[in-house]
Amino acid sequence: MVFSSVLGFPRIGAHREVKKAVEAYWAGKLSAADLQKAAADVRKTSWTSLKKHNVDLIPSGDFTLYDHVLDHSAAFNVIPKRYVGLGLSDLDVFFALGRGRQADGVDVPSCEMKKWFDSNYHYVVPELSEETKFKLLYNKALQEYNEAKELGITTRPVILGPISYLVLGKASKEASANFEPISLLPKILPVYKQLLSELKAAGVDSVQVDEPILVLDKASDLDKQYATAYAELAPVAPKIILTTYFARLDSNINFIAKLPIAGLHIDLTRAPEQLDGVLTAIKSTQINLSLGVVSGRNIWKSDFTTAIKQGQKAIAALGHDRVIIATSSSLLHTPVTLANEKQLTEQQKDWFSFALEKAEEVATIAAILSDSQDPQVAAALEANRISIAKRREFEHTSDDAVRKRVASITPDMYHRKSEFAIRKEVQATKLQLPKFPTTTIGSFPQTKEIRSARAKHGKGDITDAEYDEFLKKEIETVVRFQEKIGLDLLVHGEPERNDMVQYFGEQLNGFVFTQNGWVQSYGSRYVRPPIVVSDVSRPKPMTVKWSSYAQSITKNSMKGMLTGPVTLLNWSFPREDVPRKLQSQQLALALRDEVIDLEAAGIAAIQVDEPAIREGLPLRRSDWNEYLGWAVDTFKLATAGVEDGTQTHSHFCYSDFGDIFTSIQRLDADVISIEFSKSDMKLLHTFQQYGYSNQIGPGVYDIHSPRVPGEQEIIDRLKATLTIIPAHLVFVNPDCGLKTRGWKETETSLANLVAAARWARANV
Ligand code: MET
Ligand SMILES: [Zn+2]
Repeated sequence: MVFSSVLGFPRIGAHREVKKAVEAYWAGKLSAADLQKAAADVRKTSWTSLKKHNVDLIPSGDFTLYDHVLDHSAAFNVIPKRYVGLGLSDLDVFFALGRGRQADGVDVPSCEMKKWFDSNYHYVVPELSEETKFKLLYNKALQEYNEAKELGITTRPVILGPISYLVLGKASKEASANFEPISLLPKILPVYKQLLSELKAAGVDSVQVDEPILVLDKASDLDKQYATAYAELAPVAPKIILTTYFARLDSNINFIAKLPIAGLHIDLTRAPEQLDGVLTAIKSTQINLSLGVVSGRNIWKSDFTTAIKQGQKAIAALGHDRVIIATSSSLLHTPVTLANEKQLTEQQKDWFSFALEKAEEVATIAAILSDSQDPQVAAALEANRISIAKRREFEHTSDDAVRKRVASITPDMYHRKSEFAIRKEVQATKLQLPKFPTTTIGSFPQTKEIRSARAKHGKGDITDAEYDEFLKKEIETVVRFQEKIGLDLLVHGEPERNDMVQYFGEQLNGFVFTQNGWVQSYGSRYVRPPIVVSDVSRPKPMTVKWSSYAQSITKNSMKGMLTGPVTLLNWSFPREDVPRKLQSQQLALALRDEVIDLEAAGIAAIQVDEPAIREGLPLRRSDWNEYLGWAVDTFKLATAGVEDGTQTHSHFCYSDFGDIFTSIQRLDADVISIEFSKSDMKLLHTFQQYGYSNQIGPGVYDIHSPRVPGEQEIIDRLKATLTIIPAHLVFVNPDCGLKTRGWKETETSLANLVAAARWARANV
């Protein structure tokens, strides 16, 4: 019998219940007990619906109120000193780690967040040092396992494995210079042993231990650590199912196959080619194989034929009882259910599968492979065949004009007319910015009023003209505010944008939108990624009206604001029938027209945000060049069409720049702004070492928290920056847009930022 399994489920609730509860708790409007109750309700709904869909192995312990890596840190006592002794409850310490806290005399910034592999999910980075004293403060996996059990549902607990946990962490400030987090393995293993043996004692049959770093190149040096760790854990643990996802194991399978594990999970949607090698490697072992055949990362209905073929191949090698059919990864990267989509056409609905539908898919595929005689299963197989055939037919229709335009891109379209040094002079005359120009990243607070006006406009409660008037007023407020506090290069504030990707997707041909397709990005921030379904083009200008209005009411230079092609693609659900490169080129051509239109409308600075460029990097280094090649090229294609006097900006946040320095230089933006407030000076040293030559604004404070940075704090940051980056290249700006912030903190923070820049002008 082939079992079905889901590796993890969205933890936000079908109607964003968790966001609502968490934010109400933060606002003091919901008690801790009621927050936990809301969370338990969401878990209950997830478990019961997975069970209803006949999933055999249902996950527990994967739920979180903020981030699952943070859950491990909090439970393992990995709590940096600055959060200890503040008189906060455990729950408030947990949230303080995730989002900082500034209230009642407590003032702590949040911990660093990083992208979870190549996804748009962010995890809170564990801070580790020789001083770290691991201790199991509570056993979350066990608690949730018991909670499900009381509901009559047997689950498989999910935990993040010890080696991935350590490798995803970073050395804290207290750590000595050559400290490596992995050196803590002997110290963390007792905690894992305790956790796992408690699960075993509670009657847990198998436990899902996620070791996603096994798909990274660096895991190949960790074979000994894996051998030691799992040899210690296996004897005291329930059956261990070691889970890997997002890429291929390559040669790491050689040491994995020798581990004392009961099962191994591999991702066959991202790396179908690894199946043969893995089968050969584990054939003569006892290891069961969990096949990730249903994508946890995209929303297209699975093609059962492919999945069945893969399943049959595995069964032929291992036998029915050693094969599990699973989602490729946790489904946290997909929306909860298609059932709440009322605006998609029937044709569109038939193309997609969200988390719940995917759960049904794994159950059906497993049933087919178990030779089920159930007529419903046969009907589901036939229905899938028909749906897939229809989608293939649709995919064959292409927009010839768009395809032709891509085919006729010429090399000169990738290059600015002159080199940076020349452009810098022309722009200095044109923009007249002072030394240490101050600017922001684009968005200003998305207030309740803005959101409610947008909602009203969406429902037709206010007319287009009324909404336009409202937005103009907002823009005016933001412009006047910036003038008042003395910012130099202004922005219009992006009040018209629901989201930096959705806004563009809605105006481009080729995208489809959901009503409830929310996916967690970090903490209580969820996004609703658009879906690319066909060739992309721009029917008409998208932002020119707003930017030129903003420019018309001020003497300062206005910076136009666009989302770059790579980010539009990486933060959407892409097509799977054509390469990402082609989709990115189509987006770039659409944006190129927009950039040129903005320039023609008198906008002298244009920022094309690419915060997601790093996260699209393939996980295996051997695949990097191909991606970086087209990613950089398409950014240039979007931006290089302007005259020398137009200053192009780009913005990156959450980037591990280490990997992409040369590519950042190759983008040849006149100015880049980077997330830097939470990383250390090493980052800037590296920019310098790589000889970064264009202008740069290292974010001087962290906007992801409501905390207000003091003027002196910003001056210190600037001073440190100036020991590394030449003064004439430095811009002063926050580290990202202000849309998630309130006006109060924005006002004080930006005033401090301007004061710091003035200090620098006078003293440097
Ligand atoms: C995640 S990057 C955000 C950039 C965008 N221009 C903003 O200010 O919101
Ligand atoms: Zn940003």
